[in-house]
Amino acid sequence: MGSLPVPTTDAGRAGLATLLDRPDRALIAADFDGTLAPIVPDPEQARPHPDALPALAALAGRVAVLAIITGRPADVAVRLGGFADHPGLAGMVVLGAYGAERWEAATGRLTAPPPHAGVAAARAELPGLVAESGAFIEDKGNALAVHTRRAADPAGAFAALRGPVGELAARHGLALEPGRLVLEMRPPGMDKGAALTALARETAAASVLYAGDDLGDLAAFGAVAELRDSGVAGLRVCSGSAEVTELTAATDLTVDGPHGVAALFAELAARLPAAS
Ligand SMILES: O=P(O)(O)OC[C@H]1O[C@H](O[C@H]2O[C@H](CO)[C@@H](O)[C@H](O)[C@H]2O)[C@H](O)[C@@H](O)[C@@H]1O
Repeated sequence: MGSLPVPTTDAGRAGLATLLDRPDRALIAADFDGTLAPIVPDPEQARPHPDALPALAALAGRVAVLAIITGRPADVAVRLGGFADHPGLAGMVVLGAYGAERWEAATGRLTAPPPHAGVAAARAELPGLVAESGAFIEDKGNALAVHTRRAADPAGAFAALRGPVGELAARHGLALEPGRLVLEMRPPGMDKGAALTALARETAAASVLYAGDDLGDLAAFGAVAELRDSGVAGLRVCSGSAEVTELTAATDLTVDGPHGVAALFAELAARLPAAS
């Protein structure tokens, strides 16, 4: 067994203590890209860190609920993550599209809302808007993501496109979700915070750990803080990177990217008894 990192806040240390004391009432949730899977230039090539699935599987038998909450469509996260094929993850829940979609390993059942008409309208206009910017479009079905990571000047292209993409989103009743060199247009009305809170309530969690790396995870970190106010212990873990520096103040513990998240999960599992 290695060492378990110590959260920097009192509330985070209390959250960790409750998780270790009552794992049978613990909910552990993680974002996918940048948290379980290292960031890569092509979103289709993203895969969990080699240590991530073994660590998740070790936790799965030891805590009450294990969930992924991601901006990806749930079926895409399941495919890229290899979650359906892993025998140790039979109880996992994947909340996709920022919580609007749900997949459960136990049944293989996927639920998703009907398509938002604004996405089809934005889809028709978007190629003209991003032409010559070096950005590429990831069509997620019920959401559209404009990626600038592969542009000659990624940060410059992101800054130049932020206004026009935001205007297009607003015109079609969509929410703009900025992330790591990505501008996403998606149906409004759901975020990772609402998704995490609903799952915590549904499962009567006594503690919630959430790990994330990007601006879209701020809502989940906010939800953990609110849950703490209502008596549910919480630990907010930042999957740290040089690319996103805004999360430190909103979290209790920073680890070194997906490798650090997997190591943390493995250390937690090593301290918890296997469920009988
Ligand atoms: O909620 P998440 O699971 O973190 O998903 C958020 C977005 O992640 C993906 O984009 C990010 O990862 C890509 C692959 O590493 C990277 O190329 C890109 O620059 C990142 O922003 C995904 O492609 C998006 O659809 C998600 O919304």
